[in-house]
Amino acid sequence: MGDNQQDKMSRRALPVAAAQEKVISFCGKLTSEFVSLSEAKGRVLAETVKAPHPYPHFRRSGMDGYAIISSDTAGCSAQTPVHLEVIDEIPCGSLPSVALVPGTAARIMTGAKVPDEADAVVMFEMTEATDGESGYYVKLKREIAAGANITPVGLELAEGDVILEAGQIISAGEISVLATFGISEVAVIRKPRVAVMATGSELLAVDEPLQDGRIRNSNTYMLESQIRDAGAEPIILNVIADDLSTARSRVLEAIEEYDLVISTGGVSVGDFDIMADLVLGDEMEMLFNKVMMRPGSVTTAAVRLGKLLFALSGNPGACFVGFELFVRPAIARMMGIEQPFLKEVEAILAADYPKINAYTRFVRGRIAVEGARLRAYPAALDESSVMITIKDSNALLVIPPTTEGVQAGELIKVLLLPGVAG
Ligand SMILES: Nc1nc2c(c(=O)[nH]1)N[C@H]1C(S)=C(S)[C@@H](COP(=O)(O)OP(=O)(O)OC[C@H]3O[C@@H](n4cnc5c(N)ncnc54)[C@H](O)[C@@H]3O)O[C@H]1N2
Ligand code: MOO
Ligand SMILES: [Mg+2]
Repeated sequence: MGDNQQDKMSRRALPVAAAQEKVISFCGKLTSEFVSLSEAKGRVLAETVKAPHPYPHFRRSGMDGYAIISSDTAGCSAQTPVHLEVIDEIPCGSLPSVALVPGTAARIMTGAKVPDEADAVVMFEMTEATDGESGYYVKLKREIAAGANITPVGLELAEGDVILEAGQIISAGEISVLATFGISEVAVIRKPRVAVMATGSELLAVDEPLQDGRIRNSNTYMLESQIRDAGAEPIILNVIADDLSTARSRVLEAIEEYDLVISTGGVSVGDFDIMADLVLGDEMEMLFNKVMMRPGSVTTAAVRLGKLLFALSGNPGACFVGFELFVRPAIARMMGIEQPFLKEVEAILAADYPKINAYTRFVRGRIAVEGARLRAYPAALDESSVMITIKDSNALLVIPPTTEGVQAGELIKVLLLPGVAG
């Protein structure tokens, strides 16, 4: 056994939180760019946005009806109705054309500007239109309170109010606000460009026929989807055979070119685990090459030129979990998101989890709302090498180190996986 093998095997395992902290400390916020509103969904706001005007910016009718001076209805009842002369018609988008005086009303539509002299709108259904000697009148049979059916200026926002904070992820509600305030182009953090490089001489392209002893490269496409879901731009690089010098030159090139590089495979203690050797070389500053977790204990991170390389395990389950615990938060922080980690909740473990382990386990599974409770169902197969249960999972169940397993009914922590359907 060479020195190399010895170095690869003598690893110091970091607790997950310490490893996450190390990674995050290397994630600076990227620069910003402008995108149109139609492209803004899912992007992260780069600047705080303040209301350039109040909203609404004019007194708006909330109903189709009549704008009136409410004091005209004092003492009004079915027995003593009031008749107001209708002297104006105000469709939406038009302005009042005459000033109201006591005893008059304006026919007005929902969303139209209320005449300055009016202080209430009464809906059509509460009125009767009548023809009088000199024109057309509206008959009211009850008192109307001042303010009725008028949306005041600035009800939703005053001028200068902070509408959206920098770091906010833009969704339908934010887009509606920006459009309302005439912000057609919005400053967002540019998408991190994340390169994916699979390693392994056994890997076939997805469109190649199966060969004995070889498998198709699924991790690249899984990671591409996770990267996109995290808000970054994936770049798929050629697969690298298990050759250290090729891997070294390709990784160094990729680090120059992209904001972040992910490799998958070759990170354990095997003879051809080239990524494990690579991070021990002089070109990289290794942050860690073992984490107290399963799957993904061999998850490795290194830095060069201030940029991160994540060498994730080749085992699909470990690769998936490594991305969610380390890469997704790194991407989130590069995009200026303050709290970059998976959201944590507490849930009742729905089935016994008998496996013992010295490290914390992040078990794929499903979380379900049952009545007022959250229950967490571990996947039947959760080994690091298992691929099939990734698709059935919407959460990672956190099973702390245990010598006797965890019983159904116990309260556990659960990390919610974004980007997967309920
Ligand atoms: N003697 C020891 N052996 C192993 C240990 C150990 O501690 N001592 N750790 C085991 C654990 S835990 C894991 S996890 C794996 C990690 O393996 P690597 O990260 O080195 O990955 P590979 O050896 O390249 O591949 C493992 C497995 O995954 C398949 N694979 C690789 N790339 C892909 C891909 N792109 N798409 C789909 N599947 C992929 C590969 O064919 C292997 O089956 O090591 C254990 N061994
Ligand atoms: O690194 Mo392995 O995934 O711990 O199980
Ligand atoms: Mg290996």
